[in-house]
Amino acid sequence: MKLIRKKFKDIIEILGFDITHDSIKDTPDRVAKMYVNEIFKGINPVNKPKVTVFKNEYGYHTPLMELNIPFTSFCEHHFVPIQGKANIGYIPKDYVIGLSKIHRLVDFYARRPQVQERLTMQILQEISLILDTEDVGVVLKANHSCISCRGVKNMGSSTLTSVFRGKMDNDPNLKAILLDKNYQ
Ligand SMILES: Nc1nc2c(ncn2[C@@H]2O[C@H](COP(=O)(O)OP(=O)(O)OP(=O)(O)O)[C@@H](O)[C@H]2O)c(=O)[nH]1
Ligand SMILES: [Zn+2]
Repeated sequence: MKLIRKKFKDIIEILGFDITHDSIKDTPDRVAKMYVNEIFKGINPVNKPKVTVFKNEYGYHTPLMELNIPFTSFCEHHFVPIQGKANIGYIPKDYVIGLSKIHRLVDFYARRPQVQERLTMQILQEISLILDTEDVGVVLKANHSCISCRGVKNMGSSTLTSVFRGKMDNDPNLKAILLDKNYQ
């Protein structure tokens, strides 16, 4: 945090701002705290959520879909936000996962400089590992600020990524559920 504070102070000064100004003097500190404790907190493995799983005593072996999970990530090319929603589905074997933990895992992998393809795969791999099942699907639909706020400056487009494994890949109806919800 100390190093980021120092470097960000340099950037502010290079841009020609008065670092002693009342409104800006604490900005290097604010940015350092924001990077480490908030928007890039997923870089630190210590912040990985503790995931609770339960024995599947119910014999539930059909899909569970967690839909419209909001996330904010950051484009690793431009360090500006990627904001979107995730739809995640899996077919339980011996264990089920606490629902909120799916949200926490999405947040953990989002809170670092990312590309959407990697974020999609990291979520898939983590859910698969934790639940010991290959029957997982992950769909992300997001808006990239590097497309809307700069560069081509095209507002309103979105980026859809999806990966389906095992039974989630074999059943077009299951895939359609995860994909369709993202178009709402
Ligand atoms: N595949 C992929 N590309 C991304 C993602 N986020 C941003 N990009 C793209 O990364 C590319 C970086 O391209 P560069 O040519 O190096 O950067 P740039 O000159 O700022 O590009 P422009 O955005 O076209 O102005 C751009 O085309 C971005 O749209 C992502 O999640 N996945
Ligand atoms: Zn970008």
